[in-house]
Amino acid sequence: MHNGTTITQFIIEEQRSIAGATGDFTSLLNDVVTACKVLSNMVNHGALVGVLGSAGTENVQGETQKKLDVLSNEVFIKSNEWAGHLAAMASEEMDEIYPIPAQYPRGKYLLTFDPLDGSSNIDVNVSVGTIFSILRCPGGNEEPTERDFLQAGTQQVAAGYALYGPSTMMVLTTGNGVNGFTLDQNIGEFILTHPDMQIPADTREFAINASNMRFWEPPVRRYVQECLDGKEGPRGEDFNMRWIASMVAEVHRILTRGGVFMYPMDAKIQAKGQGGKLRLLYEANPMSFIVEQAGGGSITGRERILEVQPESLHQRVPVILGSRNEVERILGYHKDA
Ligand SMILES: O=P(O)(O)OC[C@H]1O[C@](O)(COP(=O)(O)O)[C@@H](O)[C@@H]1O
Ligand SMILES: [Mg+2]
Ligand SMILES: [Mg+2]
Repeated sequence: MHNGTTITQFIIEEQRSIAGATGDFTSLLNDVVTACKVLSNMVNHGALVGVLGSAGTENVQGETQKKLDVLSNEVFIKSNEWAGHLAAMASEEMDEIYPIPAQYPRGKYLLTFDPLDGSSNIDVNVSVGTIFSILRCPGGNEEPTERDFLQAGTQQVAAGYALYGPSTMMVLTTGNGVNGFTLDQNIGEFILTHPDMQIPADTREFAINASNMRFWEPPVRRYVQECLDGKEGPRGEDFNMRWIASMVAEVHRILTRGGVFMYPMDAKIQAKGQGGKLRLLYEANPMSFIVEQAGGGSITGRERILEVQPESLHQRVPVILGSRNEVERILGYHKDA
């Protein structure tokens, strides 16, 4: 598929190869793409359209919501509830699932999303994004329930993210490799610019919030210390460090040049009775599907994230993902420990 292909053409082409494809999936993805274009425009205009700052409300995670967390959630709901492809949606910003209202037809898919990822960076004009995942609704025509969403990541039909950075990009997988598209603001279309993205198996770059170091478990402390020891240490090579505090931007860097991203379990998170920092359905599962499709690895420290059986809508998990050989090394350190 040559560059210059629009994301719509790309999706349709892919669907043509699937026997029995009805076009529902293509049309659903196009509604998600439209929502991300609206958000790109909103984020780009920032203070000019009054979308910076706090909304003064709290979400189910106990976090203070930014105005853009709330607005982006509304944009996603409005763009996807009407077309008849979905049975229900679930969002990081909504306590309960959102069954498609009775005035609209219902469909066979479920959509989960983190409408605005990297919220702490909105007001300081650093890259943020949107993360989404598509599942089949197991309940058929029955009233959708929270239980319908509790599917392991291996069940995802598609996953993607939009990155609102110096340019707006969308990265997508339908289980057939990973492709990146750049928004051409002049024609308002995402164009294929990064076909078949592959994560290098090796890397000398790691990303972790080092301010949590004293709370880390021994395997993560060992791994990071060895990276910091560089040439003088057991790894015999120097490592570089990055931390953007927007998971979308970290994963995009890793898809582009390799690296390992860690938001591991730590004593501070444990003390709050949480299973991790990042959300399984809205962040960990879609990003793990993309990373694995690009040849990388994604674990909790102890197991493959895509095989974790979800128990609740807003469940959190430890996330360690990126260049395969480093992820396997970190898994080994956990086994040793
Ligand atoms: O503030 P910290 O500890 O650096 O955490 C940053 C992490 O939190 C997140 O911002 C959480 O996502 P949200 O912004 O969607 O809540 C991730 O994008 C990022 O990787
Ligand atoms: Mg997020
Ligand atoms: Mg968010």
